[in-house]
Amino acid sequence: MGKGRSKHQGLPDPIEMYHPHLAKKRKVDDEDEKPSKRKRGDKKSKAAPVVPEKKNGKAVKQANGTKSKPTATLPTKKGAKESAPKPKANGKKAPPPPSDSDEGSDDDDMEWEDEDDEVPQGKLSAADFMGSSDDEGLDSNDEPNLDSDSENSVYDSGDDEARPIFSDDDLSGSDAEEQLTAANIAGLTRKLDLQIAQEAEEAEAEFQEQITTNIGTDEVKPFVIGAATSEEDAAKSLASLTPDLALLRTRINDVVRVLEDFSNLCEAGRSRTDYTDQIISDISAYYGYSPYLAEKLFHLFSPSEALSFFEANETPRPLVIRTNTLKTHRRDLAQVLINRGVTLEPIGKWSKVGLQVFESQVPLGATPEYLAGHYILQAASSFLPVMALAPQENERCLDMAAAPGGKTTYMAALMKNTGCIFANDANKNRAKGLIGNIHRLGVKNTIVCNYDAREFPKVIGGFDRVLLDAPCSGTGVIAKDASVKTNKTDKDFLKLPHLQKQLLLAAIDSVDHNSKTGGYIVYSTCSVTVEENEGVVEYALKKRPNVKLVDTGLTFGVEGFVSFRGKTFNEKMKMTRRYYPHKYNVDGFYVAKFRKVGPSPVGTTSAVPEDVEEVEQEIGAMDIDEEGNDKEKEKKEGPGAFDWSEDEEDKEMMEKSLRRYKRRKGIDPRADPSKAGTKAKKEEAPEEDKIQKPESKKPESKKPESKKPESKKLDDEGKGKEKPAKAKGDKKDKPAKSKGFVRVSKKA
Ligand SMILES: C[S@@+](CC[C@H](N)C(=O)[O-])C[C@H]1O[C@@H](n2cnc3c(N)ncnc32)[C@H](O)[C@@H]1O
Repeated sequence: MGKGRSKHQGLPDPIEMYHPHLAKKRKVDDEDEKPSKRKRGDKKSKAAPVVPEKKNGKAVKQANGTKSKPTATLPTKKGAKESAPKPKANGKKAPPPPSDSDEGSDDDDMEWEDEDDEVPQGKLSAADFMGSSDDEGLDSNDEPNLDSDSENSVYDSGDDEARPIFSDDDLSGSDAEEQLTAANIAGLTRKLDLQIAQEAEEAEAEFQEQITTNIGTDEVKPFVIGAATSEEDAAKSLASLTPDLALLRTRINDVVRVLEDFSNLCEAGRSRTDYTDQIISDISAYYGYSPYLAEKLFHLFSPSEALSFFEANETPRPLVIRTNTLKTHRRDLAQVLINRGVTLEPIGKWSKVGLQVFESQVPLGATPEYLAGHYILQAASSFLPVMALAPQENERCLDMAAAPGGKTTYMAALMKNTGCIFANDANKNRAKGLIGNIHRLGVKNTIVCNYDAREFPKVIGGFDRVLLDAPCSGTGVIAKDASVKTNKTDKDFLKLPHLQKQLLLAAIDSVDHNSKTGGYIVYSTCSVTVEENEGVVEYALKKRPNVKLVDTGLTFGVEGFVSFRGKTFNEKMKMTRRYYPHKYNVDGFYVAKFRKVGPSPVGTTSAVPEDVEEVEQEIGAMDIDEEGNDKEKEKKEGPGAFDWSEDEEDKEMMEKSLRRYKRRKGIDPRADPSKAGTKAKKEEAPEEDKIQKPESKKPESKKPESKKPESKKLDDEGKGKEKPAKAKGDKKDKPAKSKGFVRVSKKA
């Protein structure tokens, strides 16, 4: 979507593409805060602002950022210097990004349409200012690996047919809107002149740089593999410890060229693997990734696209706020914020509630409007899962992993505070933040609970829609949390998918397939790895043939993988959507939408009843050697086999976990499985058989008689008058833990 950004920025910038002058202006600001090249573990990488405020009312930094580049040319490896093409002066230029799609946006004009035309409750009043101040900073943006929030409900996912999410209705053309736009333009034009001059200078510098290198001259074969380096030289180079960033960058560019035109450009006797190993090692050194993660991420893309991806992770994504339509309209909010010195724009036609902030004279996390809950700071990609879920008014929905509540509160806004949302999070502290946001944003249809979500639907089931925004490795939000570059290991990519699979099964089992309006499950992560996305979805499709993938309704996004490194997935996987920072200038994200078409297998009242920690212990106990290879798997598939948690492996882990769980509960694990912990056995029965059983036998919870808010069924202590812990149809089931619900708001 969107047009390409200026080549100096190196990345497409779809969100602000609607007004090229704004994008250009932003570039000028970027120059002011251009960071030096980040290296592995560099704290600078954490600089992405959550609330980009400065103290004492100083200007807020721009949300979108800076292009990092090597800061120093250090002593180079002698041999490598000889073998590599003449290095660029500072190696700062990224390769041109792949052109981005125009999906989902028309760039003509700003769209100031609000999500709905109803007058929201509550204009700003004294009471509005009483929002909990500890809400600030609880938005997902400040949570490493975690994202927040949501999007609007123009899309009705009541049927599988994809409808446009984004309305075509456009500008009203009112004077007020024109003034609004004019106010922004005035604020931006000043810097445009500066930028033009600066760009001219940069163009000249770039030209000079080009003519001193052979980059772009296809006739010259890059000589990039360090064979010419003698062992002695190599030792000397190692001793110097500090890599020559310019050299690395040059070699990365050269290897990309070779890999993309291998037959013409490869050196004699060098294999593709030699080049691939070289570039992964260089990327790891240059951008500061562990070699393990650099390799994992590199293989998701073509070489040049991979480079764009790594480069995009060096710059923060745009700062976006979501209008809380429970309290205000986007147009009104924009006007108020502009009056306060905020320069902003609608994020595009694909959302009627998002505003991209370019700069601000006030701290956005402490304005009266913020405190009154008129908006929430929320990454644009976090809108997407809620858009895909498209919760309807009066439905009963579950947000399984909800803290700090960006998506929950968006769901509530789409549902216009009707129906009921169960917002669950296993982490009590984070659940407090969730409650804070719910209060601040005036959400009144939500019940907060604190369970391990794998206990659903044993806690309660029969939902019209379930959102599982799963805990994940955060490989999509590296720009926000650079620690991901080095702190994720092979074990993380075993245990996280394992947890995600369990959670997804629980999500599916918690949905009422007979829902008149819904029957949908949305699975999302802020990770781009295949194990955490397509791998998890594939597992769920196999384990639960009573669900099918459906169109997300999202009009942009890259199709999910139907095959990856020798593994083939369900062909419907292309209906799932991937989002990348280099392509859409949003956090990396993944969204899959399922429709439940039949009851879940008998006995599936919880996916696996053990604690997260136990899963980690289980996985820790797996037969993994020091290099992280699963020895059993290697025996079967040979060394280096792609690492998939296959069904057998999962089953074994689940059974082990179940045995531990039973022991902990004082149940003999060898006792009659029909009395306790029947799941492991039942999982072994053919799924088809199980779903054919008459519905009377299945333990799916009954749908509530009417779609009354569930809160009515809870007493003031949050205990269910009608036990919320009842599993579908299983009257013996009790809440697995005494954590219970927290009633955070009474129905108005
Ligand atoms: C990606 S974050 C959720 C962000 C949230 N959806 C939002 O938009 O603000 C993942 C959440 O999952 C929670 N979590 C991790 N394991 C869980 C489990 N087993 N059950 C429920 N929640 C869990 C974490 O505490 C974390 O808050």
